[in-house]
Amino acid sequence: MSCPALVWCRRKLWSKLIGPTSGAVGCGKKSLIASTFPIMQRGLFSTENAGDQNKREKGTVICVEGNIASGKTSCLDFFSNTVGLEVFKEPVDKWRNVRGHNPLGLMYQDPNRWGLTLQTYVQLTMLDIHTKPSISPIKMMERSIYSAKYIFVENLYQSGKMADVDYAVLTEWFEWIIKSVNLSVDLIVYLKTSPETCYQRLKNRCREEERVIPLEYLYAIHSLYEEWLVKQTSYPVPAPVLVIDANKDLEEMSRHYEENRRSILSL
Ligand SMILES: Nc1ncnc2c1ncn2[C@@H]1O[C@H](COP(=O)(O)OP(=O)(O)O)[C@@H](O)[C@H]1O
Ligand SMILES: O=c1ccn([C@H]2C[C@H](O)[C@@H](COP(=O)(O)O)O2)c(=O)[nH]1
Repeated sequence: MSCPALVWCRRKLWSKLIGPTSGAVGCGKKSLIASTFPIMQRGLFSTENAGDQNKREKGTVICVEGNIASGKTSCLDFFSNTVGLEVFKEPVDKWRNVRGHNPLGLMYQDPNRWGLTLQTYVQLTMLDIHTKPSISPIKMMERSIYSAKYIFVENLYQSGKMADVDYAVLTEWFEWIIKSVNLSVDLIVYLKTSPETCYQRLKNRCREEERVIPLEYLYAIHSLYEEWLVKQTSYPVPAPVLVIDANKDLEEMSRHYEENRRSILSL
């Protein structure tokens, strides 16, 4: 349900972000403005589809996906001061400290024992972010409940580090959540990097828990991402995918984000 105040607020933000609502926007795609506001009065026989309805009610949801240390947080930082856009970073701090416990660290030390613990908590915190109301027309999230399951849970399971019963319980939770809650996404921005690039960036970032990550782990995550988002042969893809070559240095990435702002923001 959209409350009138919220709709007014969105209109205001939109006009600040991209000018008057009658202007042409859209980059060849259906205009977000057109799909966000004028259809408010549509009746019973509306031709509005589920995607349009979602945008109208929840705004546009963009998930930035990619391997560990591929540059997702840096991408969110770049867009964070865009008017009309709110960023939601991955809650890694929570995964490192839940009531004094560090499930992320425990998982890297002993994935067989703690994989379920970490991924249960990741699933909960991602669900929280997906369902958090945003007053901005665009919500930009770092990863999603989908990659938590299709990449990280699958990797644990396929590499023999998660017991069948743990995998079954997580899968039951995941399937119940996605059929019961509206977690729709409008665009996935996939930052495609080589595992070697990520390995180098991960070493430079120096997150304590991740010291034990070998290059092979990044290869496994990379290939799951490629199968899911590029080849699209493994699991359902919840939204159109925009692939960005993210191997370039920070300066080049910023230039690319600036030049492709409209397509990245699904405008
Ligand atoms: N394009 C880039 N070139 C070089 N270093 C980068 C680039 N993007 C990010 N970094 C650095 O790599 C590390 C990981 O980046 P980050 O944005 O935290 O990745 P992620 O959120 O995907 O884990 C950080 O130290 C960051 O400053
Ligand atoms: O479902 C998940 C999501 C993330 N992780 C791990 C991978 C990294 O060590 C951290 C944070 O990821 P970044 O790519 O640096 O943002 O969390 C996981 O194990 N399971």
